[in-house]
Amino acid sequence: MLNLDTLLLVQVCVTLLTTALLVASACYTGSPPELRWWALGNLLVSVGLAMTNLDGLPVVLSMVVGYGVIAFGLGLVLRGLRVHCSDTLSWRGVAVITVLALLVSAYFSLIVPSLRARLCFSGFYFALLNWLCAVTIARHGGWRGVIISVIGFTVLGLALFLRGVHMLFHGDPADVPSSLVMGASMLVIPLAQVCIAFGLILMVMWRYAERLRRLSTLDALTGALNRAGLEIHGKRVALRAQRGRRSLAVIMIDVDFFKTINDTYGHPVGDEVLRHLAGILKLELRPYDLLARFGGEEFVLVLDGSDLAAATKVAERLRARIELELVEIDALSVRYTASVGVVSSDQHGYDLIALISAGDAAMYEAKRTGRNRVIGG
Ligand SMILES: Nc1nc2c(ncn2[C@@H]2O[C@H](COP(=O)(O)OP(=O)(O)OP(=O)(O)O)[C@@H](O)[C@H]2O)c(=O)[nH]1
Repeated sequence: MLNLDTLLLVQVCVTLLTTALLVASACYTGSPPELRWWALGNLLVSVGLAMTNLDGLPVVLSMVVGYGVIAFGLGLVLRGLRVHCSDTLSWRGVAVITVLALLVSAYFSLIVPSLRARLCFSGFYFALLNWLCAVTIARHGGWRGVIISVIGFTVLGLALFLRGVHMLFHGDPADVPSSLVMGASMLVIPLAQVCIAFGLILMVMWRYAERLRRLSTLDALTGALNRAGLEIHGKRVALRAQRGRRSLAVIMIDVDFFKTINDTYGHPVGDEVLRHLAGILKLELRPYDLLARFGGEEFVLVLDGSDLAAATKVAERLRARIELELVEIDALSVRYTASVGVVSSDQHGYDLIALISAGDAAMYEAKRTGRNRVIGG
């Protein structure tokens, strides 16, 4: 039969294994700070667990420092969760969690020694910390990984709580370690720990994948969508407009004489002009419109629910604003203009590629007829 020492060894091994898993996943996800806190916290919990159960250690080390180390580890896990949820748990919070465990276990180990009181306290206190972890991520919302972690923390908290309750009502504390509740909780706890580690890793992996997906569709210089992003999101906007029987307009905007700006002031100033233009265009966007950088100095706006007349008004307003604004870089002030082509689905249909190519033709017509103007096509 498995005795409690064996189960404890299993629990320590599982904690070490999940720590290794957390460290390994940190290597593949750009080592986000929360994973580091979780791995370190997990490792400390296993060290603390081993300390509290090792024979031969002085009481102050096993029963006082051991509980303090577990509490500190759980504080770090909680800190990692708060960081993940864009919240913060200050070091003072972690210190309070640790010092409270140290003080209470010192009191019940050295001043008024009571095995039952110490075991009750550790059961309830560590249950509370695990439930705090569960609440922290449950409040954050979402379900990918979150649900698994929440279940893990809740079950772990419940096992510890039941252990505390059992200690409270058990007649003889000396029999406690061999009781059924104790044995069952020693089996449930490692399972919950594995569940938590998988949930946490899934949460980080999912966020990392999201970040990569976002980065692969965004232009690094201006923050507008790139060609890939335009293809993915543009099709969706076009379909939505078509289904809703709304007009869809495309505005193509190209900076005039951009090569001259680069040649005169240098590429960094050219880059700043592009960022400035993207900033102006973003201001014009409604939540359901799209802005993409189509080429070097060419941008495209996709406006859902705008016909040619409405989009031409927007385009004219943008052109005038671009002409008026100054780009200030150090002591330099640069003025630039843009040529704009506007088309709508009422004339060209809802195929985004056809709309863009018609918009491009209108924009080149604006270039050909003198630049700094809007041409509808
Ligand atoms: N600074 C900077 N320049 C870029 C970037 N991408 C493309 N370019 C430059 O943009 C310039 C575009 O030049 P052209 O296609 O001749 O266009 P233009 O000078 O604006 O002339 P028109 O369009 O006819 O008014 C080229 O010199 C490219 O090297 C970029 O990301 N940053």
